[in-house]
Amino acid sequence: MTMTRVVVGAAVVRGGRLLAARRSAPAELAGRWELPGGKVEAGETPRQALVRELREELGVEAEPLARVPGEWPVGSGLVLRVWTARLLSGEPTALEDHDRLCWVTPQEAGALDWLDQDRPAVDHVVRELSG
Ligand SMILES: Nc1nc2c([nH]c(=O)n2[C@H]2C[C@H](O)[C@@H](COP(=O)(O)OP(=O)(O)OP(=O)(O)O)O2)c(=O)[nH]1
Repeated sequence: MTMTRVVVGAAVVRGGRLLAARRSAPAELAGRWELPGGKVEAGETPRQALVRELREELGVEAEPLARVPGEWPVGSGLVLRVWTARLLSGEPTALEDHDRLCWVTPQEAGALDWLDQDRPAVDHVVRELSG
């Protein structure tokens, strides 16, 4: 039986801007922008995974808000699901997996080199921010 594993991505929004993270590894993804997050571990809900990943990767406490409709294959049995999220405490710092973080306006978000599979979710969030 083939199991699909969920990767959670967080569209963290603050003051009308979206938090974008630039991957530092692996080599084939390094330099592209993504939503912070990672794989859901056994026994976790996706929302719990999202809270854990933001704590580990960015050093912040955050709260998932709404699921962005849809899911996107990421390859090798992984599927990306995205939630909007807000910061509860802390200032995001690139602790692992990323070498740059940026709070982008909707216009700037459109111009970033996102991982292809992130683009639909980013477009959705950008539309909400713009509207
Ligand atoms: N974190 C994250 N990963 C994404 C996004 N879009 C996307 O295609 N991916 C891919 C890249 C990776 O192949 C996979 C997630 O892997 P990861 O390395 O971030 O997961 P993880 O933090 O749980 O790391 P690990 O335990 O496997 O070391 O999903 C995204 O927006 N955020």
